Amino acid sequence: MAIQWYPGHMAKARRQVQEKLSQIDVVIEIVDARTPLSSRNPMIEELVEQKPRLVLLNKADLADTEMTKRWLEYFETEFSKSLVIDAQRGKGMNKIPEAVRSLAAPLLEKWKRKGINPRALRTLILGIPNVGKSTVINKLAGKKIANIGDKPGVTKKQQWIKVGGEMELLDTPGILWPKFEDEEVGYRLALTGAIKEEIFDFQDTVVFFLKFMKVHYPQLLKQRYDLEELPEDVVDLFDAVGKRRGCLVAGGLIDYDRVAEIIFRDFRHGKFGPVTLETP
Ligand SMILES: Nc1nc2c(ncn2[C@@H]2O[C@H](COP(=O)(O)OP(=O)(O)OP(=O)(O)O)[C@@H](O)[C@H]2O)c(=O)[nH]1
Repeated sequence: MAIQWYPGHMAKARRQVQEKLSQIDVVIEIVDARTPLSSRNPMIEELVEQKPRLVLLNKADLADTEMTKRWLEYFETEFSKSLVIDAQRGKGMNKIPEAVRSLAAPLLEKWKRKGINPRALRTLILGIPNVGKSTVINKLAGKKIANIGDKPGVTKKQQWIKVGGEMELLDTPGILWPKFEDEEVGYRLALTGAIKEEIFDFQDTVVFFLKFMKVHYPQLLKQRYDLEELPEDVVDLFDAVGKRRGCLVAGGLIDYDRVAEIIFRDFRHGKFGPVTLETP
């Protein structure tokens, strides 16, 4: 089953962002370090256009450190300035104001030339649901301002927030795809919590995950389910995990729905250890 989603608030969110962009000096785009490309909104290039942009690779604590280094290089060369952060623990976040200032250097220079008194730099946080926008805002503000939820779509209203004397932040709702053109993007977003559980198929998502893990992190998979070998076939792998976890139904058959759910939750709860779901 393909994962598809056509959220009604899409056009509205896009319009709201467009309206606000005219007041923005620097855009802060948050992506999920475990899946940095899939967690970008394809519309972002078109929306943000020529604005200076800082990309934050968030949830670095859950991602593979080596891969995060490679992704950082990728973003720095391909797009714009990039930082690795763990917003939940506030790691790497003290570098944000300075990065924003350096991105706004041409603007600050222009103000100086024209004799304009510098004002706080206005920034906008953009990102798909659940990448940690509210967490970043609260950490930068030093108090609770934005709602944090483990479910997508918690950020509802837009508001300005002062960060020291030099920076202001606008909280906006995350923007999502009108549809997922690439099925694998959908699976990665399902695994990292960017899309609602009701709209995707656990089994398909977990099949994708297991195939990926077999190639990239076989050891973590073996460790988690105490398997000496990983079977070639993904169904056999489901069987092996199912037996380990006692997911049996009448007749000794494996309850695949339960197995899928267990594996899915294990990933969600970081039980495999740091994992990055795509390579640069
Ligand atoms: N492990 C980890 N969890 C994080 C980090 N940043 C945010 N989270 C968690 O990710 C979930 C989503 O965070 P939010 O800040 O609500 O994300 P959001 O982008 O504002 O989400 P929406 O309101 O749905 O658009 C919450 O459970 C956070 O605690 C991080 O760096 N590491």
